[in-house]
Amino acid sequence: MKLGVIADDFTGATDIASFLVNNGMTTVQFNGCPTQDFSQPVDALVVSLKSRSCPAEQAVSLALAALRWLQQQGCSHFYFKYCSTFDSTERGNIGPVTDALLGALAQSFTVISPALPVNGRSVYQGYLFVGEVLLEESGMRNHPITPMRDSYLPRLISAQGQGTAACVNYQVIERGAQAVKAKLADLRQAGHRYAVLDALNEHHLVVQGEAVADLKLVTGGSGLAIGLARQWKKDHATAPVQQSRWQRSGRSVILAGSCSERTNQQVAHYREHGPAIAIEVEPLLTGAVRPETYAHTLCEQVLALPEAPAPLIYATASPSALNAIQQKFGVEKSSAAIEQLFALLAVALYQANVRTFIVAGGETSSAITQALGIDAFHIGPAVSPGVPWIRALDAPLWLLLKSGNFGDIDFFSRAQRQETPL
Ligand SMILES: Nc1ncnc2c1ncn2[C@@H]1O[C@H](COP(=O)(O)OP(=O)(O)OP(=O)(O)O)[C@@H](O)[C@H]1O
Ligand SMILES: O=C(O)[C@@H](O)C(=O)CO
Repeated sequence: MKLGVIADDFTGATDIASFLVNNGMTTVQFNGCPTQDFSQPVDALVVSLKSRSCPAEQAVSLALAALRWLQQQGCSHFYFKYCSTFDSTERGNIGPVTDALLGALAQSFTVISPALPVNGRSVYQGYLFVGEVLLEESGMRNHPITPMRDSYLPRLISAQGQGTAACVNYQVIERGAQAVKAKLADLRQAGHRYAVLDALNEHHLVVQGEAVADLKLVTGGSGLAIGLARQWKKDHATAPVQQSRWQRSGRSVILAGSCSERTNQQVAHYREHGPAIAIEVEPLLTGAVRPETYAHTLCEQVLALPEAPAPLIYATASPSALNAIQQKFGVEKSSAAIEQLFALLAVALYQANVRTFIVAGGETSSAITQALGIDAFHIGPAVSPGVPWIRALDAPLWLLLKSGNFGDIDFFSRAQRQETPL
C-alpha cells in the first residue's frame, strides 16, 4: 500500500512530506512529475507541482499526469495538498483539480480539510481562521495573486467545483471517527460532493485521519496528513526507516541568501559562534568580479577553514542595505546575480567534498537544488516545524532548506548538532 500526494507548490510539498515522516510514514519527494519509475520501498510518494496560480486547465492536466504516474508506481490512495489558507479565487484551481482527480479515480465524494492548528489555521463551522481572525480579515485578503475575500469553505469550494458542499462541524468530530463516518455517509447520500471538515486542534485531525482513511482521494493542507499517517501506521505494515540514510558525512556549509528579519537574526547569532564570510555584493553587481571567479575564491576560503563549526557564507543584508543595493542595481538583476553566485558556489563546494548544505531562503534554495541536480529526495527528521532534512535519492548529499522566516535564532548551530534520529 502506498499513498500518493499531489502538492500544488514546492514548500507545501515539503511541509506535508515532513508531517507524513514525523507521523511514521517513510516518504520521498519529487520536483515535478518524474518520467521514470521509482521502485524503492517507501510508504508515500509526494509530487510537487507549480500549479497553485497557473490557469485551471493547466493545473488540471499537471495533476492528472501526476496521478497517472503515482498510480503506475502502485499508489492506491491519493491526497491533493493545497495551502492551509486555501489559496485560490472563485475561479481558482482547487475545485477543478479536485473534480478532475475524483473523475479519474471514478469517485464522487471527498473531504476538504485545510486546517493546520499548530500554525494557527483552524476551521470552525466551515469557516477558515488564520490565528484569531477569519481568513478574509487576515493578510490573505490582500494577497497579490490569490486574494481571499471569503472564509466560508463550503461556499468557496461549491463556487469552484461541480458539486455542493456541507460541513462536518467540530461537535461531530468531537464524537469520534465513527460519528464522522456516519455524517460523511449522510452527506454523500444527500448528494453532496465535498465535506468540509472542522478542526480546532490536533486531536480533531487524528479523528479525521481515522474517519477518511478508506477514501480513495482526500484533499487538504498538511494537517490532515498527521491523522492519516497515524491511521496508516495502524492499518498497514510501513516500510522500515533506514537510519543510516541520515548519518551525514563530508563537510558542511551554511549558505544564507535570505534577507528576512529572522534570517538576519540567525546570521547575527551565528557570527558570534562560528566562522562567517560575507559576500561582497557590489563588485559582483558592477561586473568588477566574474561570478565564476568569485565562487572559486569563496570556495577556497571555506576550504581553508576548519570543518567544524560549519562556515557560513551569507549575502543576508539589513532592510536598509538591501534597499540600497536594489535601488542601485534593480531587484531582479541583484537577485539573479546573487542566486547565480550561490548556485556556482554550491557546485564548487560539492566538488570539494561538501555534502551538507544548510540553506536560508526559498529562491536561494531553489537555485542551489537545481544547480546540484536534485530533483528527488528522501524526507528526514525536522529541525524546526516545516524544515526537514532532505537527502538526495541515490547520493550521500544532505540539505536543510529553510524558508526565510522559519527557524529559531540558533537554527544554524542547532541544525549542525542534531543527530537526526528518526
Ligand atoms: N545583499 C543582497 N542584496 C540584494 N539582493 C539580495 C541580497 N542578499 C540576497 N539577495 C536576494 O534576495 C532574494 C531572497 O529571496 P529568498 O527566497 O532566497 O529568501 P526569502 O524571500 O527570505 O525566503 P522565502 O521565499 O523562503 O520567504 C534572493 O533572490 C537573493 O539572491
Ligand atoms: O499549507 C501551507 O500553509 C503550506 O504548506 C504551503 O502551502 C506553503 O506554500
